[in-house]
Amino acid sequence: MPRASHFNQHPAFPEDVALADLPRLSLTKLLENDAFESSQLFRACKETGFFLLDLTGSGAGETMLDDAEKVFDLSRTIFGLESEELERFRFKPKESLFGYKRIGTMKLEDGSPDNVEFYGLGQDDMLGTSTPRPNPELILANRKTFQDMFHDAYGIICHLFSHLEHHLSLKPGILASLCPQDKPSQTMLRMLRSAPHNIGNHRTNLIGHTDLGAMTILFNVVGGLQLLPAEAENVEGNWVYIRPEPGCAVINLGDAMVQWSGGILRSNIHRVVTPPGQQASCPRDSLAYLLRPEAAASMRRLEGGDIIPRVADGEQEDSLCAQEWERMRTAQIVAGNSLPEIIGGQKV
Ligand SMILES: O=C(O)CCC(=O)C(=O)O
Ligand SMILES: [Fe+2]
Repeated sequence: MPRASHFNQHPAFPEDVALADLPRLSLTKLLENDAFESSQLFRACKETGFFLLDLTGSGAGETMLDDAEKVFDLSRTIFGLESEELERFRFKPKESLFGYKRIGTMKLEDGSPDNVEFYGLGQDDMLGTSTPRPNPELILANRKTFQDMFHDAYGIICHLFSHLEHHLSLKPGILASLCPQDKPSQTMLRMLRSAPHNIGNHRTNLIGHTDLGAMTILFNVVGGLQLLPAEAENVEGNWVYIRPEPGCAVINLGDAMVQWSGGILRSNIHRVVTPPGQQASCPRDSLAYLLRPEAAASMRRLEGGDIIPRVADGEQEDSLCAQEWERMRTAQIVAGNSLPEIIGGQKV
Protein backbone atom coordinates (compact mmCIF):
# COMPACT_ATOMS: atom_id res chain seq x y z
CA MET A 1 0.00 0.00 0.00
CA PRO A 2 0.53 3.60 -0.02
CA ARG A 3 3.86 5.08 0.08
CA ALA A 4 7.12 4.76 1.92
CA SER A 5 6.07 7.26 4.62
CA HIS A 6 3.56 4.72 5.93
CA PHE A 7 6.08 1.89 5.80
CA ASN A 8 8.74 3.85 7.67
CA GLN A 9 6.52 4.00 10.76
CA HIS A 10 7.04 0.27 11.44
CA PRO A 11 9.91 -2.22 11.76
CA ALA A 12 10.90 -3.68 8.37
CA PHE A 13 9.34 -6.84 7.02
CA PRO A 14 11.89 -9.60 7.76
CA GLU A 15 13.99 -11.18 5.01
CA ASP A 16 13.84 -14.75 6.29
CA VAL A 17 10.20 -15.77 5.89
CA ALA A 18 8.63 -17.80 3.09
CA LEU A 19 6.97 -15.53 0.53
CA ALA A 20 4.23 -16.05 -2.03
CA ASP A 21 5.59 -15.85 -5.55
CA LEU A 22 3.31 -13.14 -6.93
CA PRO A 23 3.81 -11.19 -10.13
CA ARG A 24 4.02 -7.43 -9.81
CA LEU A 25 1.90 -5.98 -12.60
CA SER A 26 1.93 -2.36 -13.66
CA LEU A 27 -1.38 -0.53 -13.83
CA THR A 28 0.27 1.96 -16.21
CA LYS A 29 1.11 -0.83 -18.67
CA LEU A 30 -2.33 -2.40 -18.30
CA LEU A 31 -3.94 0.96 -19.01
CA GLU A 32 -1.80 1.13 -22.17
CA ASN A 33 -3.09 -2.37 -23.06
CA ASP A 34 0.44 -3.77 -23.06
CA ALA A 35 0.03 -7.31 -24.42
CA PHE A 36 2.65 -8.97 -22.21
CA GLU A 37 1.31 -7.36 -19.01
CA SER A 38 -2.18 -8.40 -19.99
CA SER A 39 -1.16 -12.03 -20.54
CA GLN A 40 0.62 -12.02 -17.15
CA LEU A 41 -2.57 -10.75 -15.56
CA PHE A 42 -4.62 -13.56 -17.07
CA ARG A 43 -2.02 -16.11 -16.00
CA ALA A 44 -1.99 -14.83 -12.40
CA CYS A 45 -5.80 -14.91 -12.27
CA LYS A 46 -5.80 -18.54 -13.41
CA GLU A 47 -2.88 -19.83 -11.37
CA THR A 48 -2.92 -17.95 -8.06
CA GLY A 49 -5.88 -15.59 -8.11
CA PHE A 50 -3.53 -13.05 -6.44
CA PHE A 51 -1.09 -10.46 -7.77
CA LEU A 52 0.54 -7.16 -6.82
CA LEU A 53 -0.62 -4.14 -8.77
CA ASP A 54 1.88 -1.28 -8.96
CA LEU A 55 -0.21 1.89 -8.89
CA THR A 56 2.58 4.37 -9.41
CA GLY A 57 3.08 6.32 -12.62
CA SER A 58 -0.50 6.70 -13.90
CA GLY A 59 -3.10 9.33 -13.00
CA ALA A 60 -5.68 6.73 -11.96
CA GLY A 61 -3.16 4.80 -9.89
CA GLU A 62 -1.69 7.83 -8.11
CA THR A 63 -5.18 9.13 -7.29
CA MET A 64 -6.04 5.72 -5.85
CA LEU A 65 -2.89 5.81 -3.70
CA ASP A 66 -3.64 9.34 -2.46
CA ASP A 67 -7.21 8.44 -1.53
CA ALA A 68 -6.23 5.12 0.04
CA GLU A 69 -3.70 6.96 2.22
CA LYS A 70 -6.41 9.35 3.42
CA VAL A 71 -8.79 6.48 4.20
CA PHE A 72 -5.99 4.53 5.88
CA ASP A 73 -5.37 7.45 8.24
CA LEU A 74 -9.10 7.82 8.88
CA SER A 75 -9.41 4.12 9.70
CA ARG A 76 -6.77 4.48 12.40
CA THR A 77 -8.80 7.28 13.95
CA ILE A 78 -11.98 5.19 13.73
CA PHE A 79 -10.38 2.30 15.65
CA GLY A 80 -9.18 4.85 18.19
CA LEU A 81 -12.78 5.73 19.09
CA GLU A 82 -14.19 4.49 22.40
CA SER A 83 -15.46 0.93 22.12
CA GLU A 84 -18.91 2.01 23.45
CA GLU A 85 -19.13 4.44 20.54
CA LEU A 86 -18.15 1.78 17.97
CA GLU A 87 -20.54 -0.77 19.48
CA ARG A 88 -23.43 1.54 18.57
CA PHE A 89 -22.74 0.55 14.95
CA ARG A 90 -22.36 -3.17 15.63
CA PHE A 91 -22.55 -5.48 12.59
CA LYS A 92 -25.34 -8.04 12.34
CA PRO A 93 -23.84 -10.82 10.25
CA LYS A 94 -27.19 -12.45 9.49
CA GLU A 95 -28.06 -9.30 7.53
CA SER A 96 -24.73 -8.07 6.22
CA LEU A 97 -21.10 -7.50 7.10
CA PHE A 98 -21.58 -3.71 7.31
CA GLY A 99 -20.84 -1.89 10.56
CA TYR A 100 -18.42 -2.60 13.39
CA LYS A 101 -17.18 -6.05 14.33
CA ARG A 102 -15.28 -6.17 17.57
CA ILE A 103 -12.47 -8.63 18.26
CA GLY A 104 -13.50 -12.21 19.03
CA THR A 105 -16.98 -12.41 17.54
CA MET A 106 -16.04 -14.77 14.71
CA LYS A 107 -14.59 -18.23 15.11
CA LEU A 108 -11.27 -19.58 13.85
CA GLU A 109 -10.99 -23.10 12.41
CA ASP A 110 -10.36 -24.62 15.85
CA GLY A 111 -13.37 -22.85 17.41
CA SER A 112 -11.25 -20.22 19.20
CA PRO A 113 -12.12 -16.51 18.81
CA ASP A 114 -10.66 -14.38 16.02
CA ASN A 115 -8.30 -11.46 16.74
CA VAL A 116 -9.40 -8.76 14.35
CA GLU A 117 -11.80 -5.85 14.54
CA PHE A 118 -13.22 -4.38 11.40
CA TYR A 119 -15.60 -1.75 10.12
CA GLY A 120 -17.52 -2.48 6.93
CA LEU A 121 -18.67 0.57 5.03
CA GLY A 122 -21.26 -0.12 2.33
CA GLN A 123 -20.78 1.27 -1.16
CA ASP A 124 -24.55 1.79 -1.52
CA ASP A 125 -24.58 3.66 1.78
CA MET A 126 -21.71 5.98 0.82
CA LEU A 127 -22.85 6.59 -2.77
CA GLY A 128 -26.52 7.08 -1.88
CA THR A 129 -27.89 3.97 -3.64
CA SER A 130 -29.53 2.84 -0.37
CA THR A 131 -30.99 4.70 2.58
CA PRO A 132 -28.12 5.87 4.79
CA ARG A 133 -26.92 3.50 7.51
CA PRO A 134 -25.88 4.78 10.92
CA ASN A 135 -22.15 5.53 11.01
CA PRO A 136 -19.82 7.41 13.38
CA GLU A 137 -19.66 11.17 12.86
CA LEU A 138 -16.07 10.83 11.63
CA ILE A 139 -17.29 8.77 8.67
CA LEU A 140 -20.18 11.10 7.90
CA ALA A 141 -17.87 14.11 7.97
CA ASN A 142 -15.50 12.42 5.50
CA ARG A 143 -18.07 11.00 3.15
CA LYS A 144 -16.46 12.60 0.10
CA THR A 145 -13.12 10.91 0.82
CA PHE A 146 -14.83 7.53 1.07
CA GLN A 147 -16.81 8.20 -2.11
CA ASP A 148 -13.57 8.99 -3.95
CA MET A 149 -12.05 5.74 -2.72
CA PHE A 150 -15.09 3.76 -3.96
CA HIS A 151 -14.91 5.41 -7.38
CA ASP A 152 -11.15 4.95 -7.79
CA ALA A 153 -11.21 1.30 -6.78
CA TYR A 154 -14.19 0.47 -8.99
CA GLY A 155 -12.59 2.17 -12.00
CA ILE A 156 -9.39 0.14 -11.59
CA ILE A 157 -11.28 -3.13 -11.26
CA CYS A 158 -13.34 -2.38 -14.38
CA HIS A 159 -10.11 -1.99 -16.29
CA LEU A 160 -8.79 -5.31 -14.96
CA PHE A 161 -12.14 -6.87 -15.93
CA SER A 162 -11.73 -5.64 -19.50
CA HIS A 163 -8.47 -7.60 -19.81
CA LEU A 164 -10.07 -10.73 -18.40
CA GLU A 165 -13.06 -10.42 -20.74
CA HIS A 166 -10.67 -10.29 -23.67
CA HIS A 167 -8.78 -13.41 -22.58
CA LEU A 168 -11.99 -15.30 -21.75
CA SER A 169 -13.66 -14.30 -25.07
CA LEU A 170 -16.47 -12.66 -23.18
CA LYS A 171 -18.58 -9.77 -24.34
CA PRO A 172 -16.76 -6.50 -23.49
CA GLY A 173 -18.25 -4.98 -20.34
CA ILE A 174 -20.07 -8.10 -19.15
CA LEU A 175 -18.13 -8.45 -15.88
CA ALA A 176 -18.63 -4.80 -14.94
CA SER A 177 -22.32 -5.13 -15.83
CA LEU A 178 -22.66 -7.93 -13.25
CA CYS A 179 -21.23 -5.58 -10.59
CA PRO A 180 -22.67 -2.15 -11.45
CA GLN A 181 -21.67 0.52 -8.98
CA ASP A 182 -25.13 2.12 -8.86
CA LYS A 183 -27.23 -0.98 -8.11
CA PRO A 184 -27.72 -2.61 -4.69
CA SER A 185 -24.93 -4.95 -3.65
CA GLN A 186 -22.91 -5.92 -0.61
CA THR A 187 -19.82 -4.17 -2.02
CA MET A 188 -17.89 -2.60 0.80
CA LEU A 189 -14.77 -0.98 2.05
CA ARG A 190 -13.55 -3.00 5.01
CA MET A 191 -11.14 -1.31 7.40
CA LEU A 192 -9.39 -3.91 9.53
CA ARG A 193 -7.18 -3.83 12.59
CA SER A 194 -5.58 -6.70 14.45
CA ALA A 195 -4.22 -6.21 17.93
CA PRO A 196 -0.44 -6.29 18.59
CA HIS A 197 1.15 -9.54 19.74
CA ASN A 198 4.05 -10.42 21.95
CA ILE A 199 6.96 -11.22 19.63
CA GLY A 200 7.10 -15.00 19.24
CA ASN A 201 3.41 -15.48 20.03
CA HIS A 202 2.22 -16.61 16.62
CA ARG A 203 -1.51 -17.00 16.02
CA THR A 204 -4.21 -16.61 13.41
CA ASN A 205 -6.08 -13.30 13.49
CA LEU A 206 -8.56 -13.82 10.64
CA ILE A 207 -9.66 -17.29 9.54
CA GLY A 208 -8.51 -18.76 6.22
CA HIS A 209 -11.15 -17.92 3.63
CA THR A 210 -11.82 -17.11 0.02
CA ASP A 211 -13.51 -13.80 -0.76
CA LEU A 212 -17.16 -14.16 -1.70
CA GLY A 213 -17.37 -11.45 -4.32
CA ALA A 214 -15.81 -10.68 -7.69
CA MET A 215 -12.54 -8.88 -6.93
CA THR A 216 -10.74 -7.35 -3.94
CA ILE A 217 -8.19 -4.55 -3.72
CA LEU A 218 -6.12 -4.74 -0.54
CA PHE A 219 -3.88 -2.13 0.99
CA ASN A 220 -1.39 -3.45 3.54
CA VAL A 221 1.59 -1.85 5.26
CA VAL A 222 2.44 -4.38 7.97
CA GLY A 223 2.76 -8.07 6.99
CA GLY A 224 0.53 -10.87 8.23
CA LEU A 225 -1.50 -11.66 5.12
CA GLN A 226 -0.77 -15.21 3.99
CA LEU A 227 -1.98 -17.52 1.29
CA LEU A 228 -1.94 -21.26 0.81
CA PRO A 229 -0.37 -22.01 -2.58
CA ALA A 230 -2.47 -23.95 -5.09
CA GLU A 231 -2.28 -27.72 -4.55
CA ALA A 232 -0.59 -27.28 -1.11
CA GLU A 233 -2.11 -29.18 1.78
CA ASN A 234 -3.61 -26.99 4.50
CA VAL A 235 -0.87 -27.51 7.09
CA GLU A 236 0.86 -24.73 9.01
CA GLY A 237 4.21 -24.98 7.20
CA ASN A 238 2.67 -24.50 3.76
CA TRP A 239 1.28 -20.99 4.30
CA VAL A 240 3.38 -18.18 2.78
CA TYR A 241 3.39 -14.42 3.44
CA ILE A 242 2.51 -11.71 0.98
CA ARG A 243 4.98 -8.90 1.47
CA PRO A 244 3.35 -5.45 1.36
CA GLU A 245 5.10 -3.19 -1.14
CA PRO A 246 4.99 0.65 -1.15
CA GLY A 247 2.96 1.98 -4.07
CA CYS A 248 1.28 -1.38 -4.67
CA ALA A 249 -2.07 -2.92 -3.88
CA VAL A 250 -2.68 -6.64 -3.55
CA ILE A 251 -5.46 -7.81 -5.86
CA ASN A 252 -7.32 -11.07 -5.44
CA LEU A 253 -10.25 -12.69 -7.16
CA GLY A 254 -13.33 -13.87 -5.30
CA ASP A 255 -15.63 -16.86 -5.67
CA ALA A 256 -17.97 -15.17 -8.15
CA MET A 257 -15.19 -15.10 -10.76
CA VAL A 258 -14.72 -18.85 -10.34
CA GLN A 259 -18.44 -19.44 -10.76
CA TRP A 260 -18.74 -17.20 -13.81
CA SER A 261 -15.63 -18.63 -15.50
CA GLY A 262 -16.57 -22.27 -14.86
CA GLY A 263 -13.47 -22.78 -12.72
CA ILE A 264 -10.93 -21.22 -15.15
CA LEU A 265 -10.12 -18.37 -12.74
CA ARG A 266 -8.98 -18.94 -9.18
CA SER A 267 -10.20 -17.60 -5.84
CA ASN A 268 -7.42 -18.46 -3.43
CA ILE A 269 -7.63 -19.17 0.29
CA HIS A 270 -5.90 -16.56 2.45
CA ARG A 271 -5.80 -15.52 6.10
CA VAL A 272 -4.22 -12.98 8.45
CA VAL A 273 -1.74 -14.10 11.11
CA THR A 274 0.64 -12.41 13.54
CA PRO A 275 2.87 -10.07 11.51
CA PRO A 276 6.32 -11.60 10.97
CA GLY A 277 9.44 -10.75 12.97
CA GLN A 278 9.58 -7.43 14.81
CA GLN A 279 6.33 -6.33 13.13
CA ALA A 280 4.42 -8.62 15.50
CA SER A 281 4.27 -5.92 18.13
CA CYS A 282 2.52 -3.41 15.80
CA PRO A 283 -1.22 -3.06 15.57
CA ARG A 284 -1.91 -4.12 11.99
CA ASP A 285 -4.18 -1.89 9.90
CA SER A 286 -5.40 -2.79 6.44
CA LEU A 287 -8.03 -1.77 3.91
CA ALA A 288 -10.01 -4.02 1.61
CA TYR A 289 -12.30 -2.84 -1.17
CA LEU A 290 -14.49 -5.90 -1.76
CA LEU A 291 -16.42 -5.69 -5.01
CA ARG A 292 -19.46 -7.94 -4.91
CA PRO A 293 -21.91 -8.70 -7.73
CA GLU A 294 -25.21 -6.85 -7.85
CA ALA A 295 -27.60 -8.56 -5.37
CA ALA A 296 -29.78 -9.91 -8.18
CA ALA A 297 -26.87 -11.06 -10.40
CA SER A 298 -26.75 -14.67 -11.47
CA MET A 299 -23.88 -16.83 -10.25
CA ARG A 300 -24.22 -19.07 -13.30
CA ARG A 301 -21.36 -19.72 -15.66
CA LEU A 302 -21.01 -17.17 -18.46
CA GLU A 303 -21.30 -18.23 -22.04
CA GLY A 304 -18.41 -17.22 -24.19
CA GLY A 305 -16.17 -18.59 -26.88
CA ASP A 306 -14.34 -21.82 -26.32
CA ILE A 307 -12.33 -20.73 -23.26
CA ILE A 308 -14.98 -21.19 -20.59
CA PRO A 309 -16.14 -24.82 -20.59
CA ARG A 310 -19.81 -25.29 -21.39
CA VAL A 311 -22.07 -26.76 -18.73
CA ALA A 312 -22.27 -30.47 -19.57
CA ASP A 313 -25.66 -32.16 -19.97
CA GLY A 314 -26.91 -33.22 -16.57
CA GLU A 315 -24.28 -31.10 -14.68
CA GLN A 316 -25.80 -29.22 -11.74
CA GLU A 317 -25.45 -25.42 -11.86
CA ASP A 318 -25.86 -23.20 -8.83
CA SER A 319 -29.18 -21.40 -9.28
CA LEU A 320 -28.70 -18.96 -6.37
CA CYS A 321 -28.48 -15.26 -7.07
CA ALA A 322 -25.51 -13.36 -5.62
CA GLN A 323 -27.43 -12.20 -2.55
CA GLU A 324 -28.55 -15.73 -1.61
CA TRP A 325 -25.11 -17.16 -2.30
CA GLU A 326 -23.44 -14.50 -0.11
CA ARG A 327 -25.86 -15.07 2.79
CA MET A 328 -25.11 -18.76 2.75
CA ARG A 329 -21.34 -18.21 2.64
CA THR A 330 -21.34 -15.46 5.30
CA ALA A 331 -23.12 -17.77 7.74
CA GLN A 332 -20.46 -20.42 7.08
CA ILE A 333 -17.58 -18.00 7.63
CA VAL A 334 -18.95 -16.52 10.86
CA ALA A 335 -19.43 -20.07 12.19
CA GLY A 336 -15.78 -20.90 11.47
CA ASN A 337 -16.49 -23.02 8.39
CA SER A 338 -14.92 -20.68 5.93
CA LEU A 339 -14.38 -22.63 2.74
CA PRO A 340 -17.07 -23.09 0.12
CA GLU A 341 -18.01 -26.72 -0.39
CA ILE A 342 -18.13 -26.38 -4.12
CA ILE A 343 -16.31 -23.88 -6.29
CA GLY A 344 -16.86 -24.09 -10.01
CA GLY A 345 -18.02 -27.67 -9.61
CA GLN A 346 -14.84 -28.70 -7.76
CA LYS A 347 -14.50 -29.59 -4.12
CA VAL A 348 -11.85 -27.53 -2.36
O1 LIG B 1 -6.25 -7.60 6.18
C1 LIG B 1 -5.90 -8.20 5.17
O2 LIG B 1 -4.77 -8.07 4.71
C2 LIG B 1 -6.84 -9.16 4.48
C3 LIG B 1 -8.27 -8.99 4.80
C4 LIG B 1 -9.16 -9.96 4.09
O3 LIG B 1 -8.75 -10.98 3.60
C5 LIG B 1 -10.60 -9.67 3.96
O4 LIG B 1 -11.06 -8.68 4.55
O5 LIG B 1 -11.31 -10.43 3.26
FE1 LIG C 1 -10.21 -11.85 2.23
